[in-house]
Amino acid sequence: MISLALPKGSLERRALELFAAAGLPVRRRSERSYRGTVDHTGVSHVAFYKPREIPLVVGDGTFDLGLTGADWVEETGAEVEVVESFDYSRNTERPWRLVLAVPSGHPARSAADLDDGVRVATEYPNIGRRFFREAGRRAEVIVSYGATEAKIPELADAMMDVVETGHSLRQNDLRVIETVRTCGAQLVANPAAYADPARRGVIRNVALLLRAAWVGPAHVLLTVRAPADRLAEVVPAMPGQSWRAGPGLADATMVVLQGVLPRRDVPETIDALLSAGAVNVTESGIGIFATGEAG
Ligand SMILES: Nc1ncnc2c1ncn2[C@@H]1O[C@H](COP(=O)(O)OP(=O)(O)OP(=O)(O)O)[C@@H](O)[C@H]1O
Ligand SMILES: O=P(O)(O)OC[C@H]1O[C@H](OP(=O)(O)OP(=O)(O)O)[C@H](O)[C@@H]1O
Repeated sequence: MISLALPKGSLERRALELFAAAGLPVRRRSERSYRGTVDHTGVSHVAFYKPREIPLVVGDGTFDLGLTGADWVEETGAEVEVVESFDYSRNTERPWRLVLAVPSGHPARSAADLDDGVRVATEYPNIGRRFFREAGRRAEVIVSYGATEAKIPELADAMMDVVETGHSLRQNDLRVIETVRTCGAQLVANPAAYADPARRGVIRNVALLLRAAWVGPAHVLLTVRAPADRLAEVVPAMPGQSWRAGPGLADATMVVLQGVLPRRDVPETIDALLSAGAVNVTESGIGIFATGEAG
């Protein structure tokens, strides 16, 4: 049996939707109840924690498995195994970004243009300090506990914060000068639990169900017919996860390729494939897309 920590707050609704879509509905007395169960014989109990705390309580073994944000996995430096990643945010089907932003009227175009000693407000002091060290700039990192945009101009000259739709930046007259990280939700496991065959089995099983629920609706399979003598142009336009399905049936000068890609990338990928010389492209839905260790 494994214990599970789920995110309260920004990532909560999407986490519950994902578990429900995977056939693992989370049951609890009410939205204010932070304890629950999930319909899986291998999961003993569920608790709701803030995403920033989840890597820590999974890393120290309080919980075997947790769902949190990639930003907090990095910021806490917790020792966890990342089992799966899901690129959705609070409101959208896309990853979110951790960005460095300055007031709209500020002349800086990148971190290199900021003065030494620039005051940067952030909820992510470790990522912030690392970023400026690697950028070769000296910055004073001011720890923020939320509403980070408000810290400018009194407490800070710039900020490093989460951006999803960009609405908060626009409402506070701020402008992005660097994307520091692109982040998604991550399913993380305690290393000892992941090394234990019984608990690893349950963790892999939960991960596979979640992945199927996530990949199915959000991804598609493209089947592409292209002349063999245009392959050099067509192959670079194929999605990252692609393979050669075989030669054409009626016409051996044709090659059939297949690839899996996010549904949102379909229009531009089809345009690129047809421009590169593909004869036709078929889109179809997929269920599970599991990748083994060799893949
Ligand atoms: N649009 C968004 N706004 C804020 N956080 C987001 C958004 N999309 C994804 N996230 C992620 O959700 C998680 C929020 O974690 P946190 O521990 O700060 O709890 P929270 O109470 O949900 O956050 P907050 O209330 O400060 O937005 C982080 O991993 C964050 O990067
Ligand atoms: O790009 P957007 O879609 O506007 O989303 C990003 C904003 O949402 C979050 O704030 P939240 O409302 O969680 O409050 P907080 O600033 O107190 O964390 C985050 O800190 C940004 O301010």
